[in-house]
Amino acid sequence: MNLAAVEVVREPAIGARHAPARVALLGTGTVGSAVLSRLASWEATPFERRVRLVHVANSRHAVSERSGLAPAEASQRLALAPQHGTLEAVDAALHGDGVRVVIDATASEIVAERHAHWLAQGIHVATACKIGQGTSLSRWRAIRTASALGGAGYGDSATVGAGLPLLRSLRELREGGDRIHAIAGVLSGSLAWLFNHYDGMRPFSALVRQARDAGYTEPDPRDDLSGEDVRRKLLILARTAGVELEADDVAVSSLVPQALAILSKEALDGALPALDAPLRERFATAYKHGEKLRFIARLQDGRARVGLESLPSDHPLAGGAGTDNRVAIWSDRYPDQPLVIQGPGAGAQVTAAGLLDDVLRLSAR
Ligand SMILES: NC(=O)C1=CN([C@@H]2O[C@H](COP(=O)(O)OP(=O)(O)OC[C@H]3O[C@@H](n4cnc5c(N)ncnc54)[C@H](OP(=O)(O)O)[C@@H]3O)[C@@H](O)[C@H]2O)C=CC1
Ligand SMILES: N[C@@H](CC=O)C(=O)O
Repeated sequence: MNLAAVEVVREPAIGARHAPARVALLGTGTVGSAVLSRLASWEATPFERRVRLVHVANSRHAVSERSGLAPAEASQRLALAPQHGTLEAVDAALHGDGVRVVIDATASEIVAERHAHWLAQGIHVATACKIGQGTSLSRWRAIRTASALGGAGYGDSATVGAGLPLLRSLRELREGGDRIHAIAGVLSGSLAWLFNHYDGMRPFSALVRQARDAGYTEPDPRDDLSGEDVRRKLLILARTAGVELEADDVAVSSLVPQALAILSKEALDGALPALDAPLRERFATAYKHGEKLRFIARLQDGRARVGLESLPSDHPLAGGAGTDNRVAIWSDRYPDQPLVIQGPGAGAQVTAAGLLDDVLRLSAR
């Protein structure tokens, strides 16, 4: 094979036929840092020419550079930046023509509230944050309306399954005329990891700390343990499947005792052992029956619920390992044997890859 000829053919396919998309990254925590690392790893590859990072911000600082920021240096530049970040600064950094993308790697309500504004200006949004599409139905609709108005796309692959082809598959099924009957599965990577590792011996609270330190949990792990993160994901899946539920339509069974729910985030760590006794008891009951604990989301006949279930060991939703999400979809096309999608559902690397896949897709529109 003539490798030189292959290079010549390949280059334009992923190279920059157009000006690079100008990108603003919000959030430099677990996921945002992995986005920067992945962008840095594109140096001297054709992908580099597809994206120009022009703005980076966290909740404390912001830095903008119209000619582009080197991803490998962005964190250092940010730490030294005197400028306090504002969302107006994002608009200013992206002002002008060409393809523009905001990457939301925060868990911020005020950033999510701004998604519709950017879309209406023709700025694409790629988000890991579920607050935009997974909370009130009015905000979900506002995002859709703004996207149509501004002709801008909304990249949400990282919001459910951390980049697994879940939302994409649902959309493709529906575009092909399929109707979704039901969805059931494990939607939380951190809860999957916790119940794949919990054996009733080590305190559950110690595993929660480990999952948090590995970057699997939300910034506040109670958002996972309470089922709120799974509620948001189920709402996004349901709405994508054509079932426009309100947040309250999902029955949520929380694992967080009241004593833990009322604490500040700062006081949480020391109080985590409050989780241990109730979970040890639930584990013991499941174990006695030869069953496994799994945190399951279900949607059927317009009814939705999320909570801990004790499943037979050979139940299809009891499988998987690590942070695996495992989602079964029943539809006209798959009425008996569901379509099952499984894979890692949390973690900085997969989430950053999902976000940047969306950025590339959006910028090629
Ligand atoms: N961790 C995972 O496996 C996955 C996470 N996600 C989602 O990714 C998002 C980020 O998660 P993660 O990285 O773990 O969270 P982190 O807490 O590690 O990082 C959040 C970042 O957002 C920044 N931030 C907060 N408010 C603002 C603001 N107004 N403007 C700019 N930046 C802001 C924070 O700033 P500062 O540094 O100053 O605090 C921080 O850098 C969440 O929405 C989460 O649900 C989705 C899929 C998987
Ligand atoms: N905290 C979330 C991260 C991905 O969305 C999870 O545990 O799944």
